[in-house]
Amino acid sequence: MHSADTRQQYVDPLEADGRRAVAEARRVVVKVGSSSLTTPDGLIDAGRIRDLVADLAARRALGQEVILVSSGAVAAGMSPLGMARRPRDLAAQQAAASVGQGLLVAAYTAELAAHGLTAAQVLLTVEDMMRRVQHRNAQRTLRRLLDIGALPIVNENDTVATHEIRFGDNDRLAALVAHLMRADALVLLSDVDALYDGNPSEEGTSVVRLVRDRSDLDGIDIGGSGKRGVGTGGMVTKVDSARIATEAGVPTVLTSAANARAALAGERVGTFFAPADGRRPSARQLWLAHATAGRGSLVLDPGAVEAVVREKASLLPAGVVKVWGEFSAGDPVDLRDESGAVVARGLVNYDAAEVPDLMGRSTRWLAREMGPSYERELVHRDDLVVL
Ligand SMILES: Nc1ncnc2c1ncn2[C@@H]1O[C@H](COP(=O)(O)OP(=O)(O)O)[C@@H](O)[C@H]1O
Ligand SMILES: N[C@@H](CCC(=O)OP(=O)(O)O)C(=O)O
Repeated sequence: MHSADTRQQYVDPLEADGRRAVAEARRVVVKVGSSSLTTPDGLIDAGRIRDLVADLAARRALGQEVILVSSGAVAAGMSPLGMARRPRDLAAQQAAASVGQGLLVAAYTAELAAHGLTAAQVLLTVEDMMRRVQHRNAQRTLRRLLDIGALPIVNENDTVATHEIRFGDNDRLAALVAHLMRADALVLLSDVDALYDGNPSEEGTSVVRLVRDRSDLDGIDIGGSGKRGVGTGGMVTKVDSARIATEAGVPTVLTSAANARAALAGERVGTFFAPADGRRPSARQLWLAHATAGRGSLVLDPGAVEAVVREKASLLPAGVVKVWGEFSAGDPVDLRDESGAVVARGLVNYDAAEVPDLMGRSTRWLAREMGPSYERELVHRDDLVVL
């Protein structure tokens, strides 16, 4: 009896320390999904927003800085527009988002005001995470909002996002915001209380309490969005989000919105994802790996793959055998092996149109025949991330 009790109460020190870090965070990013914010008939769930805001206000009262990443614009716009289900085409989603975003922020503004807090809407795009200047701008604005005591409410800027270049879900955006703002913790709130080791609607699946690293996810059936069809990413993007955040050293908790208060207080609810040890990737590496899509591709010969992947070397023109896509110098491109698999992503130093003349040539030959400015790498190793 005694030993069973002891075993039940045993908490891995990694988790215990991590939970404490969440409770003591100076700055926390909280993400809430559409499925938690809307009623089954597609209206904003006022009670849920009231409860969530009360939970966030309680953290603010303890002196923590809070950034909320909230989905729900499309869902909130559906019913006023007479849409029975989430529209499939992008233009209709964008129309619903522009109707719903105002309603959503109005609801938060009113609830926060009741706690003496000011809401600040921040709409971001993938570009804001990808491009240096925008990245810095977003960071500066968010910092200033925190300094003046406002509570930023972030969402993807759905009305200007396009199919090729959008997150679609807010999970990964939340992780990038946590990294951008050097948050001490990320809390992902959904309609499910934890990550399960299989589809939670099926019998016999159980909660995964702790994810130490990627290997703890082996064999787990990580599925898409739940039954109501208002969420988009499902567990896949939440686990991605946790991976981005923990790679950046940010401890992450995944649980239901109903458990928000407990999760923020460091209680043992949901799934805890431990932050990775060691060298933190730079902001540039994280957004290259997770927030960018390649504008084109360079196909590498086996020697170049080896150099880039194993030796972390720069990519030289000599190792490139094929190029496709339309990109300009400075754009992100995918580096592929000859089977087509993406092995790395980097910022390219030449326009796509220039590459065919450079491929297969040594830098020495290029400098001699084409001028010294052609001696530079195709992709410099500082602008490159292995995937
Ligand atoms: N292994 C799993 N563990 C937990 N939930 C899972 C799993 N696989 C799929 N899901 C589904 O993911 C859903 C949450 O994702 P989603 O609907 O996109 O939520 P949100 O709107 O909060 O982002 C859950 O309702 C659940 O049905
Ligand atoms: N930006 C969109 C988010 C879409 C969405 O459903 O995201 P999520 O619920 O986080 O999977 C919105 O506000 O509707």
